[in-house]
Formats: sequence, structure tokens, C-alpha cells
Amino acid sequence: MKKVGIMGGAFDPIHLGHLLAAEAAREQYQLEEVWFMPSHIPPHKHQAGVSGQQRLEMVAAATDQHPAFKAIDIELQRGGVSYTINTVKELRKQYPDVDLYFIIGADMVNYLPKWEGIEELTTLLKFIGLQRPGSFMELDLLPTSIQEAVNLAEMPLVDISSSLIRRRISGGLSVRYMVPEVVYEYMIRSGLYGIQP
Ligand SMILES: Nc1ncnc2c1ncn2[C@@H]1O[C@H](COP(=O)(O)OP(=O)(O)OP(=O)(O)O)[C@@H](O)[C@H]1O
Ligand SMILES: O=C(O)c1ccc[n+]([C@@H]2O[C@H](COP(=O)([O-])O)[C@@H](O)[C@H]2O)c1
Repeated sequence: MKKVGIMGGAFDPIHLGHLLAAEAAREQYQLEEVWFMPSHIPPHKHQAGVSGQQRLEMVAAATDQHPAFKAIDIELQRGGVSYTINTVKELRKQYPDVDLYFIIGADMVNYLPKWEGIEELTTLLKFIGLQRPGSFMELDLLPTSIQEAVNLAEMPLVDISSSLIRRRISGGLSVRYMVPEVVYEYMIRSGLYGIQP
């Protein structure tokens, strides 16, 4: 079976934390591909500030140079709230010969018990969890069935989040090198988040 990682998120915007997490998971679990999947409406947080099309274009630009990375728009196409259980059922129908690994940071690992249909979800895929500054992963507090579905991977800790980037831009501060150069240029070209050259 082909092993594929899914990196889901709002990507508002995509940043180096996302890319390093995906690369660490790919390397440590021998994933043949990692699919970056922008959500339409995230299940449990604020709706993204920029359009799905622009978030997808930034993700596509950021992943273009990596032979194993690609951007998929399955959740943007479906619309509505992007519950992972619905997406994974669709993906398993489309790709019956693929083993799915959903890549998440520590904040999301702790949150897994609240995910829609989590018990069923743990039978459909595995998670790869990564530490993230500001969120201490508390695996021991999770029900055993969820703990058993989480595989750990190591990455250089990156204290970058999309909200930090949006906050810095609105304060007139630089976000250069927090996002790939192509994403920085895209944000400047489109004036995203009110960024100034
Ligand atoms: N710096 C990071 N290190 C490890 N994982 C990360 C990092 N940033 C984001 N992730 C993970 O990437 C996934 C998608 O994150 P998302 O697109 O919501 O970005 P975010 O930076 O958390 O956004 P925001 O600050 O707007 O909440 C989540 O599983 C999240 O835990
Ligand atoms: O399905 C759920 O209930 C669910 C709850 C929280 C997060 N997720 C998914 O986890 C990924 C990261 O979430 P977020 O909020 O950090 O962008 C993204 O693909 C979300 O759709 C999914």
C-alpha cells in the first residue's frame, strides 16, 4: 500500500512550521507523498481571513518545488465545514490502495477527543503528531484508542504560526523568511493581510 501523509490546515498563510512538520513526517514514516489540504471552514476555529483560492495558491506555490508534496482542493471543492471524517471517507473511496497518515501539531493532538467522529476516524487513518512550541502534547490524557492512533515524529521546533504572521503584518513588522520566498512575493503582489512591500 502506498503511504500518503495529509497536512490539513487553514494555511492562512502557509509557513515554515507547516513545511518542516510535513517534511519531518515524510522522512520519518517513509511517506511517498504529502498532500497539503486547505480547509474550507475549519471545524473549531475562526474562518480564514483570505479566500480559499488564495490560500490554495499559496500552498501550491510553497509545495511546488518538492517532488513529494502536492496541494489538493478536496475540502475547498466540497464547501461547508471541513470535518476530517468526511474528507477521509471521500479520499478512501477515491484512493482505496492508499494508507493515510494525518499530520498534526501538538495543539491538535490534545484536541483530538473533540474531533467529529474521532473513534471511527482512528480506524480509517493514523495520525503523525509533532511537538510545537507553546503547546505541550499530553498524550497520556487521551483515551487509549486515540493514543494508539498517534505516531510521533521529531522536528526542529519552529515558533511560527499563521496568527503570528498576520499579527506581525498588521503591526508593520517583517515576516520575511517565516514563509517561503514565493509565498512572501504572493502576499506582496496581492496585498494580503494589508502587507506593505
Ligand atoms: N510551527 C508549527 N509546528 C508544528 N506544527 C504546526 C506548526 N504550525 C502549524 N502546525 C500544525 O499545522 C496544522 C495546520 O495548522 P494551521 O494552518 O491552522 O496553522 P496555525 O499556524 O496553527 O494557524 P493559526 O495561528 O491561524 O491558528 C495543525 O495541525 C497545526 O498544529
Ligand atoms: O474533523 C474535526 O472535527 C477537526 C477538528 C479540528 C481540526 N481538524 C482538522 O485538522 C487540521 C488542522 O486544523 P486547524 O484548526 O489547526 O487548521 C485541519 O485539516 C482541520 O480540518 C478537524
